[in-house]
Amino acid sequence: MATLSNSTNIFWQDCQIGRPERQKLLNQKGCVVWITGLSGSGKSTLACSLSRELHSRGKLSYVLDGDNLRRGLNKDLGLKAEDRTENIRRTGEVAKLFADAGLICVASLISPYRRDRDTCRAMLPDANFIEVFMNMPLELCEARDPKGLYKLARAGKIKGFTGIDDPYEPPINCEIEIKQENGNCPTPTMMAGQVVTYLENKGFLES
Ligand SMILES: Nc1ncnc2c1ncn2[C@@H]1O[C@H](COP(=O)(O)OS(=O)(=O)O)[C@@H](OP(=O)(O)O)[C@H]1O
Ligand SMILES: Nc1ncnc2c1ncn2[C@@H]1O[C@H](COP(=O)(O)OP(=O)(O)O)[C@@H](O)[C@H]1O
Repeated sequence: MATLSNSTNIFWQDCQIGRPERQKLLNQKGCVVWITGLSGSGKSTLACSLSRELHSRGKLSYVLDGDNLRRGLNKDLGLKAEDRTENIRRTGEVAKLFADAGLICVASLISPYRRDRDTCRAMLPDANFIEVFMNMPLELCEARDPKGLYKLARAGKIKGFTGIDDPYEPPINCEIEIKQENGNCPTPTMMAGQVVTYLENKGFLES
């Protein structure tokens, strides 16, 4: 792996057009909506539904989906703990750039370790990192199993699968929790609505 933080004699380069100007142009405030949860908990579904809802309101967002990033930027990384940490760090840095561009960046990754998520939070002013916890029971995720991965993990054909033989550390102080009500999962539109209401109340949908 490349050596990190190895640069010397490097100076920050500022431009006249900065984040405030971009935010004004877009009439919104840049931020990161970080969706974390088990495989099959609905992260990608929420990310897409949220992006669609924001688009319909004339707000610019961009989705960074773990699965998709692993085909390009993060294709050199696997699923062992140190690779997940690097996966999340890189994604956090990219999300930070998108937020600086003035976009509502929606990152959707399992991001199972609390410390890695907190590292991303620390990259941004605190209010600009909005952690969304998909608090869905393992049994539900496993019953969904859209990719058949839980089945393979239970059969011992995938080792270190989150929730089975690799840990998932739930957030302690997340901004938004999506959970079942009376045993029912909210619809994708309802889940997106919960996040949009938060963004609206915190002033992110105006400049
Ligand atoms: N061992 C193991 N554990 C968990 N998940 C696994 C594993 N192997 C492959 N997959 C598939 O990879 C997707 C996880 O990618 P992420 O980048 O979100 O993972 S992480 O944040 O780095 O932990 C994850 O995507 P989602 O199902 O969308 O969550 C899985 O489809
Ligand atoms: N709110 C929901 N209601 C019903 N089904 C859902 C909901 N959210 C996700 N699903 C379904 O659950 C499965 C896993 O969702 P997905 O978004 O791919 O999860 P993740 O990205 O966390 O792995 C998919 O088949 C999806 O259609």
